[in-house]
Amino acid sequence: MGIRITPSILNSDVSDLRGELAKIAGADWAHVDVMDNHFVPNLTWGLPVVEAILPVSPIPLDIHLMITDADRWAPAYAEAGAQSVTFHAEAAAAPIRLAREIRKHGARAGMALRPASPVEPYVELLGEIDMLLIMTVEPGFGGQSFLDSMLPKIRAARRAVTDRELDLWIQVDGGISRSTIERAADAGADTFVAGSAVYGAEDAAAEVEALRSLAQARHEH
Ligand SMILES: O=C(CO)[C@H](O)[C@H](O)COP(=O)(O)O
Ligand SMILES: [Fe+2]
Repeated sequence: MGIRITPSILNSDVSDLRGELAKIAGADWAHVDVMDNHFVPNLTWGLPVVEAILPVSPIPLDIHLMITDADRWAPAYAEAGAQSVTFHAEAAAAPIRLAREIRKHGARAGMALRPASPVEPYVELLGEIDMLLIMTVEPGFGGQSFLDSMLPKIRAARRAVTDRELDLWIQVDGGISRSTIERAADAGADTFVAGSAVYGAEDAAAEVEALRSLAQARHEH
């Protein structure tokens, strides 16, 4: 099973996004958290900023939409050229139609679950998406502690994917660091967002590689 490290630029130096993206050129995707102050109590950036950084990013963009009107906005991010667009299941009126529309624009479709949302109601639509994002903190802010209570949900998602022989990536987001990534990998995650761990490190590039080695070692176990 492949491993992907997708650092979040949420807590990077936003006055120099080009420079901050250059630091993570060795990662797989740059994770971009879009917040609307409705779905979550925080406001970040939207389509114009994503369009501005797409041509200067050395790696593809992974958009995490924490917005209420996902059906209306998600396809535009795919059309703009993001490689992956993830909407929240709780915010999508028609998740299957939305996933198909994202894929139609050539992007991978992701669906995210808040900590309070179980995976079971969604197992039948897993075949329609390319990635399931399991939030391991309450969405809204970087720098929070990893919720160990999400480990059973990651395991349940991995079982559902294995049982159905799906080609679906399982991403975890929130509180991923050297001290938590192995637990998430053991539970079945294969794609790891890390914000403060990467941008708070002395050497962001080295931190990406350290996280990658730890996760890879668990999957080879
Ligand atoms: O979606 C998010 C918050 O809602 C962020 O991607 C996440 O919190 C990353 O930051 P950190 O690794 O510091 O937890
Ligand atoms: Fe995120």
